[in-house]
Amino acid sequence: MKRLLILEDGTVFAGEAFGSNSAIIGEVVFNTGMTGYQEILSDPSYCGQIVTLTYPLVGNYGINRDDFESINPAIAAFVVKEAADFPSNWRSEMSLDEYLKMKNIPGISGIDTRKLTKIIRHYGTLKGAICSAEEKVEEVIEKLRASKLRNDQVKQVSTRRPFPSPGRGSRIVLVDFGMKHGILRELNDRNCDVIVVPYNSTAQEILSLSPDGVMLSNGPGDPKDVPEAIEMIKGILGKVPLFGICLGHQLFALACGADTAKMKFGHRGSNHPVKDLKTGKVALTSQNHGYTVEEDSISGTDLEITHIALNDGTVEGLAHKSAPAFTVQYHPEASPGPEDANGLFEQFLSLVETEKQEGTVYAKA
Ligand SMILES: NC(=O)CC[C@H](N)C(=O)O
Repeated sequence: MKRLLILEDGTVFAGEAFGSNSAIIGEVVFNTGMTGYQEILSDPSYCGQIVTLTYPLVGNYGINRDDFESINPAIAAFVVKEAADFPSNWRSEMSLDEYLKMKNIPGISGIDTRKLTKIIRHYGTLKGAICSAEEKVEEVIEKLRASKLRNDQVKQVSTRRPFPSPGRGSRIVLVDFGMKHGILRELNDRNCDVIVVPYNSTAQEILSLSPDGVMLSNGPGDPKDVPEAIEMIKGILGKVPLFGICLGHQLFALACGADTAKMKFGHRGSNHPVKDLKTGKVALTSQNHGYTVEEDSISGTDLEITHIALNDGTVEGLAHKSAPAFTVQYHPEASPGPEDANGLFEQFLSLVETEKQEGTVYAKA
């Protein structure tokens, strides 16, 4: 069956339908990772986005039990050059097509995804529509141009209620803005006593759980669409050690008086080089973001830039000058992607230990 991907600039790509039959509108973004499609399609930070992969063959190792980053993917659609019909891997339980049908996510294959990526790189991120080949193209373009994308993605993907993931180690409250399972996995591996809480938890609610540390998760959309989280961070800053990842990093920056902006086409892939400004070391990192903390907005705040992206010089890491708090724009949980930055979890937990021993946390609470 034929299916179309139509961009708001008027470009029409015709391809083959796979996955579910639903017609959708979303923001079209590209990811350059060569593997990791299962983690990508289940990463809640892609909520509402039509994701295309520049790597041409997708689905060849199938879908397995272990590599999900959420239970229910929030991605709007998947666009690939070739979707493998017959996956081959000992872990594979179903094909990409079967999985997308099960989760009601449309896919389109047979697209020149590198051409599509060049268009996005040239114009910046665009809105797009996935529809049946029977639709009238002009009408779809008109509807697409007039459409307004949702801005409540964090609310859509965050947990409704707090839940525990018990351990005997440090008590970490993980604020779920659209948390990837990888973050919880890393904390569980280190025996943390984790409590996952909704995105709109107040500072008081979080502090009442007596955390040794608070993690601010990744998540979809524009950080400025989550003002309640910015207020919450202001209320816990300095009272408990903080570690933020991606959206958590952006929200932390906003809470400290810095600013964020939308990037032309963002960073999405698993080989983004990031430089640690203190050590000079470069790590290859997994990334998925369309917004960035503006470098010019840092002066005048109590923040310092700790990491930068080597591809474009944008801010990739921040630390607070006096409070025990640091954040990164990339993904140290590395799912998918290189594990170079995994040590940041140790850095956070040793900060938690130091603060616990010095008693500063509760002294300030
Ligand atoms: N992965 C993330 O947390 C992404 C953060 C934010 N939604 C952005 O696109 O920049």
